[in-house]
Amino acid sequence: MNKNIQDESNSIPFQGLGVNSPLGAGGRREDLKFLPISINVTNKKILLIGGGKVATHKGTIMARFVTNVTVIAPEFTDEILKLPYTFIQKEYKKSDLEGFFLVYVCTGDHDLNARIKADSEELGILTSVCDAPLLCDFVSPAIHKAGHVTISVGSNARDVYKSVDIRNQIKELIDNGTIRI
Ligand SMILES: C[C@@]1(CC(=O)O)C2=NC(=C\c3[nH]c(c(CCC(=O)O)c3CC(=O)O)Cc3[nH]c(c(CC(=O)O)c3CCC(=O)O)/C=C3\N/C(=C\2)[C@@H](CCC(=O)O)[C@]3(C)CC(=O)O)/[C@H]1CCC(=O)O
Ligand SMILES: NC(=O)c1ccc[n+]([C@@H]2O[C@H](COP(=O)([O-])OP(=O)(O)OC[C@H]3O[C@@H](n4cnc5c(N)ncnc54)[C@H](O)[C@@H]3O)[C@@H](O)[C@H]2O)c1
Repeated sequence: MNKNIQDESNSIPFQGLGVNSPLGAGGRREDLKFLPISINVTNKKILLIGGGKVATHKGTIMARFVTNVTVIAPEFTDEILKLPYTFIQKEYKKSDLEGFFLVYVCTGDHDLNARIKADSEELGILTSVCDAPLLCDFVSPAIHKAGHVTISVGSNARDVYKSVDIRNQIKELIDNGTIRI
């Protein structure tokens, strides 16, 4: 048998990086692995749960790329309501997740955020949790966008301030003509 083809009887069942996985349950941040990819969201629905400071910040960055976003929260900032999204004023419930391709969990309630991640994992939806890197299926990098070119800087969810600082240095090099795009 080709050595790359696993005998099904010996194969390890797939485990996502979720609340039920070894890393999700008390794993270490330095053991996380993230693959940098650009994900195709054309005609796909994105859900943002929460309408506070962090949701506003995530939503504002996302608006440079997409508009097919639904936001669910009991309360919204004035600023988020200016984004070209669909807003539903309500508390989260599991059925809200149905039909979404990506979910950003940004409520201010740590336990609720983890519960939403458990729900979305049951439905197989890729989910980012703003206050729990160990529960994230994906994280957002620091971005510089220039037309169709996007420069993304990530730190494997280790140090967001470093990602932002390096992105800012790259932006400066672009602005002063050292890097041409
Ligand atoms: C780059 C950026 C992209 C974006 O968000 O789109 C991004 N965070 C940004 C801003 C920002 N984040 C924080 C503040 C301070 C707010 C304050 O001080 O009040 C600010 C500044 C601000 O808000 O202005 C604090 C913070 N962030 C995380 C936690 C939780 C934790 O680490 O445990 C806490 C602590 C909360 C606490 O302790 O309470 C977690 C994550 N933040 C990430 C990305 C992912 C790692 C990316 C990487 O690999 O490096 C990750 C892991 C998950 C994720 O969110 O995807 C965006 C900059 C956008 C830009 O400038 O363009
Ligand atoms: N990832 C990041 O970049 C980052 C940056 C800063 C802070 N954080 C973390 O993000 C979390 C959120 O912070 P914030 O400043 O946005 O809080 P916030 O209080 O401004 O907003 C909380 C939002 O959650 C909504 N909400 C509450 N209960 C809900 C429910 N049952 N269903 C749906 N929505 C509900 C509220 O209506 C509100 O819109 C904090 O825990 C903080 O640690 C993350």
